[in-house]
Amino acid sequence: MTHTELAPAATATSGSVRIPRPASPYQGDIARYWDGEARPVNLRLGDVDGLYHHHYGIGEVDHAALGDAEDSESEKKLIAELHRLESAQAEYLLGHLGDIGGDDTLVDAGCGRGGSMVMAHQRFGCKVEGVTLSAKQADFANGRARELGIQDHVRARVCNMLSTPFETGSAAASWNNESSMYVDLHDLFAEHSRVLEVGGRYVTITGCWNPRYGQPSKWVSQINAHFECNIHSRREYLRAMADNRLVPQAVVDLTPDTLPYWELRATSSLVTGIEEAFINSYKDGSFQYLLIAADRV
Ligand SMILES: C[S@@+](CC[C@H](N)C(=O)[O-])C[C@H]1O[C@@H](n2cnc3c(N)ncnc32)[C@H](O)[C@@H]1O
Ligand SMILES: CC(C)=CCC/C(C)=C/COP(=O)(O)OP(=O)(O)O
Ligand SMILES: [Mg+2]
Repeated sequence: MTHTELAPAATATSGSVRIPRPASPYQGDIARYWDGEARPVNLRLGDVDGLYHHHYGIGEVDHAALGDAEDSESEKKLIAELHRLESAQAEYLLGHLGDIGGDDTLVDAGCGRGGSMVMAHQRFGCKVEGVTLSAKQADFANGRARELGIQDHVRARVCNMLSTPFETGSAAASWNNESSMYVDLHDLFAEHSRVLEVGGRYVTITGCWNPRYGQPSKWVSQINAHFECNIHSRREYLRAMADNRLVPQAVVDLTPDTLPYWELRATSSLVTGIEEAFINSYKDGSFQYLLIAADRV
């Protein structure tokens, strides 16, 4: 099936969202991937409190919150703990957005099912605009916003993050939470730089390969194949930011903070098979989990 056959018109509709034609065959693949995604490790964690994430966790495991082998609630407790660590990751990202007021607008580039957007609105009271390639995800995120009565403030749309409809200089802050490995970084940061006001803040949490290791390891290649993504190097992030008026204000290596999440997840019934690649690549130094917060100058 060709790209054109997939999306014959410039736009189509699904639920509440308009679907523009994918900008490339690859973006069509990614849209299909996320439209079809329904892994229990994501849905059952989201069911804990209605915040649905597609990113990983950070922080120490609270062993007291976990049940022992005889505890009939142990699986439920483990799921709640993994979810707590994923929400802690999003809070950590939001904590780097700076001083955000209720009148500000934030942009979530690659917003998934919208968990981070809801958290951002709850924290700052501001508007949050999200974009995803997946109509299913955008519908889901908008459905959650309606259920929470915050649809005037939190909105997801189907849109390419490299070419957004947002006005130049209109966002006080923007972010990518584990979504920058699907795009060219120069194109991505050019668009964030355009949308951000001067003095605005850009934040990413991402997995990147470590130039000190040499080249992407077999584990990194396995992660790329698993998710159909293209993990960039740390060097590429910093270079592409520098080329687009984004000046790093904080670079935090979160690798030691995410390992407990992975080691706990590897013991759960919700494993997906990718746990070993994350654990091994973090341990052999070929892969790093980074937060980069940058000022738009
Ligand atoms: C791993 S999920 C992360 C979702 C969300 N940031 C979170 O933390 O839950 C990756 C997201 O990136 C989005 N994405 C990938 N390439 C994109 C593009 N070119 N434009 C918009 N969204 C994109 C996918 O649709 C998906 O929602
Ligand atoms: C850090 C890196 C390289 C991330 C790649 C992007 C990605 C797929 C993130 C998690 O999504 P998910 O929550 O849907 O994945 P899973 O089903 O494994 O929990
Ligand atoms: Mg997940």
